[in-house]
Amino acid sequence: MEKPGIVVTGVSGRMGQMLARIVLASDKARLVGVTVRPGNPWAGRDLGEAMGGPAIGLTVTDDPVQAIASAQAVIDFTTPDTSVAIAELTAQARAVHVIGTTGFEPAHLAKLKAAARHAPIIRAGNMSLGVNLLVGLTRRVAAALGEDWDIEVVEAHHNRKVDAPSGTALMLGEAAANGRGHPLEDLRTPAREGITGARQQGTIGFSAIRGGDVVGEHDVIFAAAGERVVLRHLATDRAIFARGALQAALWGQDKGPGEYDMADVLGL
Ligand SMILES: NC(=O)C1=CN([C@@H]2O[C@H](COP(=O)(O)OP(=O)(O)OC[C@H]3O[C@@H](n4cnc5c(N)ncnc54)[C@H](OP(=O)(O)O)[C@@H]3O)[C@@H](O)[C@H]2O)C=CC1
Ligand SMILES: O=C(O)C1=N[C@H](C(=O)O)C[C@H](O)C1
Repeated sequence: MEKPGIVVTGVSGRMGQMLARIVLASDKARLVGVTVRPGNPWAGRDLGEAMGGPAIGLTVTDDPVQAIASAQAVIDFTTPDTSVAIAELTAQARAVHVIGTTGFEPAHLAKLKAAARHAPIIRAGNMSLGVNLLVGLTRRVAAALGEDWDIEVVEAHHNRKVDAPSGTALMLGEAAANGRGHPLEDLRTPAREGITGARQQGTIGFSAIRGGDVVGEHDVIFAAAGERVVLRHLATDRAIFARGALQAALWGQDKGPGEYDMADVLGL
């Protein structure tokens, strides 16, 4: 069977470049297209040269329609608006859409749900094995500990990150809330500033640190009188996200339309 052809969107970005390298190095997939935002200086250039190496014979395009038409999967770590637009194209092409983008609003998510009626969408705020294992652990610990254990999610990222809390923090918060038998919206407390009053028991708080080149760090803190349990994931290399995304693209090849996540891909 021919190796699936993969398109990477937003290839000039931090994750776009990492994804291109991981797909090019894979013996299970072919990199058949790479896109950038219209107006990006990489458009029309050879990908290898744009990334600072020798030419590889693949031209960067700002035309996602043409790139996606012949692809079996699209790996997309861009922006919420871009991912929604790409989902309409993958739905038409019946291609697997792997979405790592974070920062979606409910209106975006409704559009992704509609697109998933036509082709598989695999979306996760974090595609690493470690974080997806931590999600399960968080659910179990939250279920085991009573409401006298306060739950706080603390995350740190590089100074270019545009959304907060991170997608990963929201996955972990959702898992903690689910462990306590609630959706996250029921328990999430707004960001604190000023005279907030004392902490309301049973709520889940989020704190975000932004600085330097931190790839991604997440703590789920369970704090009670006299003791704390801290579950931690430290990412030091973006390759962990790119490898997970490629695994998802390959896993999705024989799946029908619908919405999936990394727990489905990893069998967790
Ligand atoms: N799920 C996961 O495991 C992970 C998720 N992420 C998420 O992935 C996203 C990207 O992160 P990161 O790579 O650090 O961000 P970057 O800003 O480095 O990359 C985003 C890229 O998307 C491009 N882009 C914007 N609009 C379009 C468009 N219309 N068509 C094509 N490309 C477009 C940008 O181009 P330009 O610069 O020209 O605007 C940029 O190159 C974020 O939401 C982040 O949170 C990150 C790591 C892991
Ligand atoms: O923007 C990033 O860099 C990252 N984003 C994801 C998130 O929002 O959780 C995943 C990872 O932490 C890196």
